[in-house]
Amino acid sequence: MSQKIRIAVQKSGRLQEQSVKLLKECGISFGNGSSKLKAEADNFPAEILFLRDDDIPEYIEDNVADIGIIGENVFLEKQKESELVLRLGFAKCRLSIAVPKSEEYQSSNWLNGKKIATSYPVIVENYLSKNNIAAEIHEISGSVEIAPGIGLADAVCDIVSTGSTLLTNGLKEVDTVMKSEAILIASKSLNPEKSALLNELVFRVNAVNAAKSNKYLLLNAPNDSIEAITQVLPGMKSPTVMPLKEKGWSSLHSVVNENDFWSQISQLKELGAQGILVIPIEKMIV
Ligand SMILES: Nc1ncnc2c1ncn2[C@@H]1O[C@H](COP(=O)(O)OP(=O)(O)OP(=O)(O)O)[C@@H](O)[C@H]1O
Ligand SMILES: O=P(O)(O)OC[C@H]1O[C@H](OP(=O)(O)OP(=O)(O)O)[C@H](O)[C@@H]1O
Ligand SMILES: [Mg+2]
Repeated sequence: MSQKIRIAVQKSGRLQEQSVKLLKECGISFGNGSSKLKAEADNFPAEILFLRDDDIPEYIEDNVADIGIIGENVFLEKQKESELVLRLGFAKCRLSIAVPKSEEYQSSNWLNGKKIATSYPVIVENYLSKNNIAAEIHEISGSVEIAPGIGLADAVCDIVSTGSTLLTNGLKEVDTVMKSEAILIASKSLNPEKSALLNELVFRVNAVNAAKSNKYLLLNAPNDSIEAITQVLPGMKSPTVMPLKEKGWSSLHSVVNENDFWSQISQLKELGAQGILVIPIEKMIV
């Protein structure tokens, strides 16, 4: 019987929706794990396991799951046998030190002799030893930002995204310990069949993510601008140029990166481009 790759995703929480969405965009179809903790994919040799994110590194080390999607922060904290295969670009956040707003914090030396509440003791320990700071770590599993306000700790190290949780708890962010995003991790001991399935999945994720960061662009341009426009829009190889019915004009098709998009559009307009259409790409294989 051919093997199935076991993919662990978070059962509920910040990573759940986008992890499931990504797998589905990769053409893997399965039922969501609202009550069931395991789902079989209909059209890919895979089983999806819905787990607590903190447990996923251990399940992979123990070969209960083959691959999984977790935050880079959890990957670093757990120090389990597994490898980082791919950064996925969602659940972007940072792990930061925060102290009460009223404190005069000048440098990390402020933390000397203080008590830091966190759910990430291993990462904080590394941060303290790197900065030569002797501080006490108080591990708590949630609602970390409340700790200084109730006299449990002097500072916290927790996840920050918009900063609104810190603000509402009277804290200010003073140092970034690490940046994090969702990552795909895998067991270091996959057999050849499962390795091939992982490679196929990585190929699909890359196609999905490349498509998200690029747009398909169509425009009309006078023929004497085509050379200059090609310099602005190199495309995947070079732009497609097709004659319009109107003499002296062509239609150009190309792919542009989301990051370069707005600056390229203004250059294209200066070069005489008209009727510019920008269309999302569903999958992109480079
Ligand atoms: N505010 C945020 N913005 C962006 N990413 C976040 C945010 N909060 C958490 N994350 C990322 O999502 C991951 C999961 O966060 P979540 O709060 O769902 O975890 P949890 O409470 O530990 O869930 P579980 O019940 O599965 O253990 C975090 O480890 C982090 O990588
Ligand atoms: O900077 P912000 O945008 O405010 O985000 C940071 C908060 O988000 C996460 O908690 P979450 O909202 O997932 O709730 P939780 O405490 O139940 O994990 C994290 O633990 C922080 O508390
Ligand atoms: Mg958790």
